[in-house]
Amino acid sequence: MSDLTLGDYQRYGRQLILDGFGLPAQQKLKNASVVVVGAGGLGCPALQYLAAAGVGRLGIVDHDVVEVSNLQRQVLHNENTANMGMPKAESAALALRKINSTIQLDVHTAQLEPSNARLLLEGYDLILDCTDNAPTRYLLSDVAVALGVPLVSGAALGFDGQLCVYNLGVDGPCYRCLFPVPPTGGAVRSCSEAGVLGVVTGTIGTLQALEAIKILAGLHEGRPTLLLFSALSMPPFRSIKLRARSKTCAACGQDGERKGTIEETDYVQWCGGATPDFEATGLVAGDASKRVSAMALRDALKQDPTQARIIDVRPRVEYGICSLPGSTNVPLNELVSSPAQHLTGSASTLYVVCRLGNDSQIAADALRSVADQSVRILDVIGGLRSWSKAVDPTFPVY
Ligand SMILES: Nc1ncnc2c1ncn2[C@@H]1O[C@H](COP(=O)(O)OP(=O)(O)OP(=O)(O)O)[C@@H](O)[C@H]1O
Repeated sequence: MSDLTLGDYQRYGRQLILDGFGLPAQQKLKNASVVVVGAGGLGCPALQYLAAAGVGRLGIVDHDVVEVSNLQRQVLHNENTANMGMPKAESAALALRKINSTIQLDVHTAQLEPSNARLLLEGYDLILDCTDNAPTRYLLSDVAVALGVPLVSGAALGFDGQLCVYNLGVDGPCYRCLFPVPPTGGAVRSCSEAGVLGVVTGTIGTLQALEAIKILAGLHEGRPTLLLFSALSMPPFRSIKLRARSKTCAACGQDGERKGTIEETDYVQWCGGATPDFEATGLVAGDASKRVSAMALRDALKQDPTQARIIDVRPRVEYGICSLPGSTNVPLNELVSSPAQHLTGSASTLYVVCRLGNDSQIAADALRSVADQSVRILDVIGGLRSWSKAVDPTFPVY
């Protein structure tokens, strides 16, 4: 017996008449619950379609607030919520209520951590991983295994994306079956470092919603597959058939050896620690003799610009967006492959900058390894982001 209202028939009519979907699938969606972790580039389109399709209960988990730089791809947020610095979970809920006021929304402005993960995620039929970092991916996978629910996982960076449903059915692999150990530090870049096209996150997030709807409506074929998307290729999709659950997987394998409970696991440390986020405080992290604040660079340039040479190690495309006057662009990979070649000039101090202050440390170390005592090599803490905050507010932030 259907509990669809007259309004539901009208609202969902275009999918109700689909052969193979019909009333039974709509009824399943209405009774279903999905929790979406991350209301960013992937989460926004996913939530939008899940709400529009009539999934009865949607949980939204995100600890972050909306910023203007999110609007290029995080399509549920808007200029008002960005200017207010509204929590993303609330901003997303605000938009979703306008799309579909008949569904239940659970808003959680919280960071998913080992201590709260079970509490936040249990009771839902399915989890969507719309986050952007390895510790949360492993945590989500472990919790999905523990709760016995499918995990629809998406990822997007640059022009590329990935989609996979983990823990599906009785023997679907989990994230750890595919990636038993996390990638090492330098191999992982975020959207804020590497950039991303909004349509790419839109495509993957939409596909996450599609997979979720198929699973909930009983239309999923159940074959574990990793889908790879490359926006600059035609056709842009490739798929890889995955093996069933690994027997030796530490999380889901029958012979696997789990070390400690989820609550006891330090996922951040296991994934190589958090990326330092140096701000424009002038505080020196690490070896003070090797690093300077943006303000110190400004003072040095004022004092004697002939004694300060600036090497900017950002990619050429970023250098083309904005740069410090008098700086030279040597992208990090070029500099690291032949550092001696870039130790030219008569300045006594060489300042190395990048966007956020991470790549410049690698570049400065490479230069020091081949330099003699006549030149001091310093990297600028917080990079050009700090320059913009602490020295020149008219310098573009991107
Ligand atoms: N452990 C977590 N708990 C809750 N939300 C998380 C967690 N990890 C990541 N997220 C959220 O996942 C979303 C990822 O989306 P996305 O990368 O598009 O956004 P962003 O972090 O704002 O982007 P940018 O890198 O440009 O600042 C973010 O909103 C982030 O706050």
